[in-house]
Amino acid sequence: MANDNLAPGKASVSASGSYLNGEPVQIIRATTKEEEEKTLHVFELDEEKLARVLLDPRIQEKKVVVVSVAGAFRKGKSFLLDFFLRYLSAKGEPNWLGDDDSPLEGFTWRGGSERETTGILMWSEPFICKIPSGEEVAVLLMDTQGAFDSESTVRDCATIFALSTMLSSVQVFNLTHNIQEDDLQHLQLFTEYGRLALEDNDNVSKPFQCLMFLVRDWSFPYESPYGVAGGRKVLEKRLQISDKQHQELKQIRQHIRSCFEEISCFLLPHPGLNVATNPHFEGKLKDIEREFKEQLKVLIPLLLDSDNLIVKEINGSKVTCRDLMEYFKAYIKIYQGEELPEPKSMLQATAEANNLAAVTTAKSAYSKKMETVCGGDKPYLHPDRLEEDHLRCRQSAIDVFKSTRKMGGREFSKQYLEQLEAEIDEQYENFKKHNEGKNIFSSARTPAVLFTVMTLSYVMSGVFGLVGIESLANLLNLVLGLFLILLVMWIYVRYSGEHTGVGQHIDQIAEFIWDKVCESFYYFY
Ligand SMILES: Nc1nc2c(ncn2[C@@H]2O[C@H](COP(=O)(O)OP(=O)(O)OP(=O)(O)O)[C@@H](O)[C@H]2O)c(=O)[nH]1
Ligand SMILES: [Mg+2]
Repeated sequence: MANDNLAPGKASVSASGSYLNGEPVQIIRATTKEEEEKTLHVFELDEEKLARVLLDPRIQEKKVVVVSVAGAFRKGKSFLLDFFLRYLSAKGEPNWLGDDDSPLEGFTWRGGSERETTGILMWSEPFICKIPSGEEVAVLLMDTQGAFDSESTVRDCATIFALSTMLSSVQVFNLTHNIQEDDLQHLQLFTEYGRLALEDNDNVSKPFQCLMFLVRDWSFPYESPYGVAGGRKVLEKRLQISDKQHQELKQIRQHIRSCFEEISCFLLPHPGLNVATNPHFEGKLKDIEREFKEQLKVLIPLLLDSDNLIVKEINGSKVTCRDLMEYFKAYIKIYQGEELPEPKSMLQATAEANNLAAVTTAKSAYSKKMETVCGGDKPYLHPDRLEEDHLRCRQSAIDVFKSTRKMGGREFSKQYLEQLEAEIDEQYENFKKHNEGKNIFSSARTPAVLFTVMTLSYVMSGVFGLVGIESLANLLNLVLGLFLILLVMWIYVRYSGEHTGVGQHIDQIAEFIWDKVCESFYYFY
């Protein structure tokens, strides 16, 4: 471990001999929750700690500049931020980098292969700087949990990257060796996750401010020199869009360009083997390569010199520290909620897409086959025969699904097979109803029942009239009239297609009578 953590509220002696005020404060904590035998990762905002920084009376009304460093774990993010702290603490002193023998302090950094920083940290002491307009602004530094460690899910990495991008005015995307295609793919995924959370997602204005690709350990200065000029050359090549390019590559580049108002790149040399491999390295300047220190002297003023500071803007308006507090609260809530879709690993997303496509193909094979058996132009089929055909088509659709090549393995595709079976059974229910509708007798059942009741009422009323039981004869005449009205109404509904609810009620009455008659026949015979 290179540096001791600063005790809360204490100040340590900085490299330049001045005091490094403040300490790193964890404003977003990574926690785990057990829910229904599942372990959920949740990020929580420590409102109290954040309020202590942002609602400090010295800065709460001041516009804010937020510089964040994000990227893969164990790549020197916290280490670099400690040099940012030295620069800001020196307040314009030319020898800000400090003396050769002082250990590097501030955000906790260390050697080794296991992750160090978790959640999001902010330096407790804001730095007040005067920008060229004469206005004083508060500069805040943010250190983030490294992505792609073995304890974080894709969602965790995306959440940290998205949150820090949404809440910073300059996001430093910390990479090693080069800008690779997988770096761009991750950037696309993470920024899309951020864009999704922003309410004002009109896709016209760019949602984020400045992005700097910071390439550490750049080993090809003979191709592109260290610094911003070399960075520009590399960036132009990597983000180039051409007509001949594959659509997938084009889309990634278009997406990244559409997300940030400004994109730059800086190439940093390797800091030397002491920094990278010596377990006793404490961050002393004398152990760091000269070239690296020279480039730090270029990089850091480029980001933090008062002439180059970029004030945080959200939806086109400049944000004060007090406003930023509200944005923190609002954004963390979105990522804690359920409304955002879950970002997935590439394999999982591809496997899901493969399986869903296979479900669609198999389902359409089933309905095509069933159409040839009982489609719109086919006659009524006996229900037993229909079921036989359904089982045959169902099996062949399942065979289609099983024989389609899919990523993710058999166990993964099991749930999609179940989904397919459920959807086929649902379609079968529709085919059954459709087939039933073709049964002439069933569609003629209502008028037949109504007509039969009317005929019986007519005959019986005549009989009762003849034998002199006038009251019963009149009652049956009433029934006759009532059913005549029902029949006329039913015909009107069928003909006009209006008042279908009334039609359904009449069908139900007829069905009820029919069932009762059938039941009594069954009972007697
Ligand atoms: N190769 C190389 N190593 C570096 C560089 N800068 C710092 N390191 C070393 O990288 C190791 C990790 O540094 P940290 O600053 O803790 O890295 P981090 O990215 O914050 O790591 P997490 O907090 O785990 O995400 C330390 O041993 C540093 O000495 C660099 O530019 N190149
Ligand atoms: Mg760190």
